[in-house]
Amino acid sequence: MISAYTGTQIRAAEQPLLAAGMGAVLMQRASYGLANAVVHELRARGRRLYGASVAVLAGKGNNGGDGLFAASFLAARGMRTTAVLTGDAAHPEALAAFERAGGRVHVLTEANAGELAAHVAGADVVLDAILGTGAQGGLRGAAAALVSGLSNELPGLVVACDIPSGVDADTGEAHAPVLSADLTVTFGAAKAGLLADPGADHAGRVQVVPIGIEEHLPWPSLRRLEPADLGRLLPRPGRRSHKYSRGVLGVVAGSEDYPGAAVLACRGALSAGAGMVRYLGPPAVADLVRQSCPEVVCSTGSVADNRVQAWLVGSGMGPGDSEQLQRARDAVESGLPVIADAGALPALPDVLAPQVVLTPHAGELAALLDRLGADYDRSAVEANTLGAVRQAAVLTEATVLLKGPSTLVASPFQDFYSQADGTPWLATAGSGDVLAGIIGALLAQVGSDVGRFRNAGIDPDERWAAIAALGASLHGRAGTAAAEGGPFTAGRIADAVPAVWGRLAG
Ligand SMILES: NC(=O)C1=CN([C@@H]2O[C@H](COP(=O)(O)OP(=O)(O)OC[C@H]3O[C@@H](n4cnc5c(N)ncnc54)[C@H](OP(=O)(O)O)[C@@H]3O)[C@@H](O)[C@H]2O)[C@@H](O)CC1
Ligand SMILES: Nc1ncnc2c1ncn2[C@@H]1O[C@H](COP(=O)(O)OP(=O)(O)O)[C@@H](O)[C@H]1O
Ligand SMILES: [K+]
Repeated sequence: MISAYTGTQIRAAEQPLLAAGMGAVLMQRASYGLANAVVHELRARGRRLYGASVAVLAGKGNNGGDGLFAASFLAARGMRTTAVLTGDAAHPEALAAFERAGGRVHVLTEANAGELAAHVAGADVVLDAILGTGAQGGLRGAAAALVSGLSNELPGLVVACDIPSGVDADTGEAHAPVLSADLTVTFGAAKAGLLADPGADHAGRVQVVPIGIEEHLPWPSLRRLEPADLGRLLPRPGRRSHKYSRGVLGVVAGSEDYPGAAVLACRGALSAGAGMVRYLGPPAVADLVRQSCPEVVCSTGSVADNRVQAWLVGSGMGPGDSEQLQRARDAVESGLPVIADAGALPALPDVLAPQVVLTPHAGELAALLDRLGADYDRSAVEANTLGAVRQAAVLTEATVLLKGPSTLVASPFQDFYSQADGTPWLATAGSGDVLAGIIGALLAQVGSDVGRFRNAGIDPDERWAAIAALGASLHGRAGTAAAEGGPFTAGRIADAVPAVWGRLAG
């Protein structure tokens, strides 16, 4: 499990060590780790170290100090180093070390920003050490002009020191201009803002350098399930299992306008281990489901007549589908775990419960928040995904999963997960229906298995968020497997799930 923290949490964890006079030691560990990460990355790219040029953009605080010390280590490996000081001062010891190591220093002004941008753009390595966890807002003045003058497609390797300058370490909000990094080397532990969009868009690959604060870290503000966690959480049938004990999912999805959503949701559920899938919906849609997935048991009955362990509601349903929407409300009222997608989102009561998992994309989340009186539109959700998903979970008291390049999950108790295991090829019609089916199948199988979560270090009350994150990860990994570097259609995601599951659980 990757644990991520707010900037404030990290700074609090540093305090006992700073109080013990270890500030300089922490900075040495951080900057040495940063320099080593640059060396490894250059080698991995087949690039020569000796004679390569490094430009460090150094702010006036400790983040700039890390960058200058790191550049001094790189100078000792034979790299040519230049510093652009973006503030009215620089970390004194780090600047002295940088100069001792032979580095050239430029002081940035409004007048020379363009010229220095051209110089920086030609460097083999650009270290962004302008702002770290002490930042208030984004880059200002000449530093903003310098970064605006740099293309986001620099030929050299761009490495962010701790966090890309201008990205909020707590939320992932990005205050333009931000220099997008290929690699972010972050100190002590991952910052939440590196794992939530748009921060994650700018961070590139994230590498954590331990600096000795680990034992002082509190409960993480956000987590990411990794393969070992997924393997532990995925269920395996026992010798005496039967289809009912493995978990039955009821699916209320699709409409005469969107019958395919029902098929894709069922395919997702079947691929993700449900013992049985029962479909409820209009006869024409049920016929299509029967033809496409003969394993599914279809009926036109009511929610109350069908014994299941969890419900999936809403994929491919519209505001006019009154009978289906009534079934969706009945499923929520049953108190069973429910995944509520797409057309169900506007039709459910405002206040729900943790075992109800809502799966909006950014537009649907904006509409949901708007209905609940919070002032969001789609672009506001995209600018602060973590804040938006947090607020939706608070207002609805449900578990909320926001789909996107990084999928975020918030529990109403303020536990957060971020999964980014997919590929942009997943942005294909019907992909969300398959995700709903996968999460539904997982809810049916492990929703009542409290011990499984406790053993994996997850508070059982927070298991709904973990199940949603597990489903998002399976879906992302299946998409990545299906892509093979090229496009695929949504059904192929479902086809890829069993092998991905097998590798994780094996
Ligand atoms: N603590 C430790 O022991 C360790 C810390 N470590 C490192 O320290 C980093 C945190 O360092 P930090 O606290 O000095 O803050 P930092 O992010 O460099 O920036 C604040 C400075 O910038 C200024 N400033 C603020 N906002 C601004 C803006 N929008 N635009 C322009 N300027 C702005 C502000 O000045 P002010 O505006 O207040 O005059 C202040 O001087 C952390 O990310 C990690 O890299 C590691 O070495 C491990 C050990
Ligand atoms: N750029 C991307 N990178 C990775 N995953 C993505 C990207 N865009 C979308 N996805 C994933 O694809 C799925 C799309 O779901 P959704 O928007 O509901 O699609 P649809 O309504 O067409 O089924 C989500 O799981 C989302 O996380
Ligand atoms: K930085």
